[in-house]
Amino acid sequence: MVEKRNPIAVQEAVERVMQFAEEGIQETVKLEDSDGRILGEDIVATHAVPPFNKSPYDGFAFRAEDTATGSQENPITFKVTEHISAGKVATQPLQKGEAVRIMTGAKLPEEANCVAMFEICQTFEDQGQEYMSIKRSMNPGDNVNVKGSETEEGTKLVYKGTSINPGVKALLATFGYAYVTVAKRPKVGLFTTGTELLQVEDDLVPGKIRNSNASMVASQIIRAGGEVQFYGTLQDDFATSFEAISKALEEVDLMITTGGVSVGDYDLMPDIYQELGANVLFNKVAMRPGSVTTVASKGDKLLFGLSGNPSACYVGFELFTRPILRSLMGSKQPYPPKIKAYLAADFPKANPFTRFVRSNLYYQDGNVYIQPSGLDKSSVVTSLASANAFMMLPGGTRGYEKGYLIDALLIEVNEGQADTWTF
Ligand SMILES: Nc1nc2c(c(=O)[nH]1)N[C@H]1C(S)=C(S)[C@@H](COP(=O)(O)OP(=O)(O)OC[C@H]3O[C@@H](n4cnc5c(N)ncnc54)[C@H](O)[C@@H]3O)O[C@H]1N2
Ligand code: MOO
Ligand SMILES: [Mg+2]
Repeated sequence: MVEKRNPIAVQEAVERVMQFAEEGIQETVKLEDSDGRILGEDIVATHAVPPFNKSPYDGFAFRAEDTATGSQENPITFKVTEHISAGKVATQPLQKGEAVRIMTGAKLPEEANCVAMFEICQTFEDQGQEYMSIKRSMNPGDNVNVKGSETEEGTKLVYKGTSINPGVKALLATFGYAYVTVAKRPKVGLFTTGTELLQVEDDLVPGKIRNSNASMVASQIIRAGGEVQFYGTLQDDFATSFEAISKALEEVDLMITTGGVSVGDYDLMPDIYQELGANVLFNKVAMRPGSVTTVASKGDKLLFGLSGNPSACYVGFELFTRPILRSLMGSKQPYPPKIKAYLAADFPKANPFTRFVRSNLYYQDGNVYIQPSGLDKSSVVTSLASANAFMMLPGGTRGYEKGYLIDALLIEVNEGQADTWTF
């Protein structure tokens, strides 16, 4: 008699896994290697920005008071004492009636408090001396990027748990963070199982297929930010599989296996968990595909028994493995975001269980549409290439018509949502 498994709800399964979420281990990486990593420290402004009063234009800097009587009829003339390009500073104090020729980004002389753009100034030379005149008055502060006007020293600008994007990198560079504290990438062990599996370079022979899960799951791990440790393919043999998995488990933060979790004669994962003394969190989820997805814990480590069927394997990873991986990586928003999209084609299939349809989500005329990216079957591999989302169709529904607004889960983005999904 085949064992009877008790299906649990998807949300409950996700929550059981996420009870193992913990603060990831920190490490320091070079700024240039920090893309996509998650900050393990708050980023604080180590100085004011701008750090000095700065010219926003190419023009002349002087004391605004000197132009108090300036007008069309009464141009004010300044003696131009020096040229200041960006990166240079004034070499002498600015006296009344004097101006400096200044370029965008250069530091104003201490005594100057305004900048006039070249476009409103006339220049001339007299006996080898350079002069500038202006036919208007200026106010103190005109055209000055004042020290600290963007941010003051000590301001917290980005918080721990934020993903490092180009803008965050610009800030890190601005404030001298040549090295950044980030959460370590979890090391994810991966075994594929099945005597039927050939390697990618092998020719097909009767009864066998090439291993696609190894490449697919490795890529999913990388997309989520983890580090892949691929241990190869296990034949459907208990002793060698047990030995290999128990040894490898000691070297990784999480373990993934694909295949062998159902009730077949050569589905060995249930026995392997038992022999390991692992605690099975669940071995049946009320969903399609991936209903046989099994997760077990051994100490503080999780073992993900993903289905062998490619689509079920793919979905199992995104729903159960990815959020905990993101959370170990330091993310405070580890769940793929759920949004609403218009169904672009009828989906007549009834949904006795919550269904996650591999789908293509696209934008048209300012709206978001979604449609299946291929055959909706657990064993299908061809629907995954153009899948960038899952339709989430609740259990107990009878199918949907085109134009219906449905829930969709985005799987190509890493900045997710803070809370698990509700259905
Ligand atoms: N009597 C029952 N049979 C099955 C049940 C059930 O409840 N009762 N569940 C079905 C469901 S649902 C699924 S999903 C599959 C799950 O199978 P396993 O996780 O045990 O996986 P395998 O048996 O090892 O393989 C299934 C299928 O996937 C192919 N496969 C496996 N590994 C790979 C790989 N690395 N790359 C590509 N394809 C792979 C394998 O050849 C099989 O075709 O069980 C149903 N059966
Ligand atoms: O676990 Mo199976 O994928 O439901 O088809
Ligand atoms: Mg099987």
